[in-house]
Amino acid sequence: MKKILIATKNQGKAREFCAFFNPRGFKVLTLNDLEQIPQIIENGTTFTENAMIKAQTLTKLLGTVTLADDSGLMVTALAGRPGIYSARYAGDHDDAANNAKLLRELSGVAKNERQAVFHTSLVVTRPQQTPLTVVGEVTGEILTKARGTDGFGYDPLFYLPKLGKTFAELTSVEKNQVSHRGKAIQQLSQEFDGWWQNNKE
Ligand SMILES: O=P(O)(O)OP(=O)(O)OP(=O)(O)OC[C@H]1O[C@@H](n2cnc3c(O)ncnc32)[C@H](O)[C@@H]1O
Ligand SMILES: [Mg+2]
Repeated sequence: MKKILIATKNQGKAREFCAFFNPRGFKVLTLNDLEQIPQIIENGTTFTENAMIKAQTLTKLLGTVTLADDSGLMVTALAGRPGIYSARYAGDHDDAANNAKLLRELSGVAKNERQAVFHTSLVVTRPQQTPLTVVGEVTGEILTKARGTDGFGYDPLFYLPKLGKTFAELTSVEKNQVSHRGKAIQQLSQEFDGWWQNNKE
């Protein structure tokens, strides 16, 4: 069976990729399935650079087909922060602490100035092949209080005015239809099969 390693420890992300790769006959593995997880220094300056570093490091080290996702939230009133530092915004990789810090930093900011963009860069690598890169973005607003219990990360604070809901109030299917990652995956679905067949091995 074909296998793809999703270069993540984040189960929320991994779930969103299974729906894409399982129907294509891929077994999906994540970093949680490896006995030893290599340390990868994500020292790029953009989401795409960081995703490229993660995917290429693992393909070189393990010879696996690998997909890396680097995502984050860019808040206009915070000059684009937390951006590429979204996972460690509050110091540790802790969703509750990150959300609390976001609310603190935006306290007193008016509703019409709470715009934010969620970004995802995906890079897929395979030995001896040019990497495939796709991106996706969605614009929304940061609420003043969390709403909803589904999803992960910043989902309870990220509100979509056109749906009247936060990402955490959507089912995973609904979220995939409108989210940054969902849009990147739609782009991937246009490019992946051709890229896969083009392998020179
Ligand atoms: O192992 P990796 O893949 O690096 O997982 P991560 O959780 O560290 O992920 P990122 O480096 O891409 O950091 C993104 C941050 O943004 C959050 N995030 C990413 N996608 C999200 C989504 O769809 N909804 C809510 N929060 C999201 C996530 O929880 C992190 O805090
Ligand atoms: Mg990370």
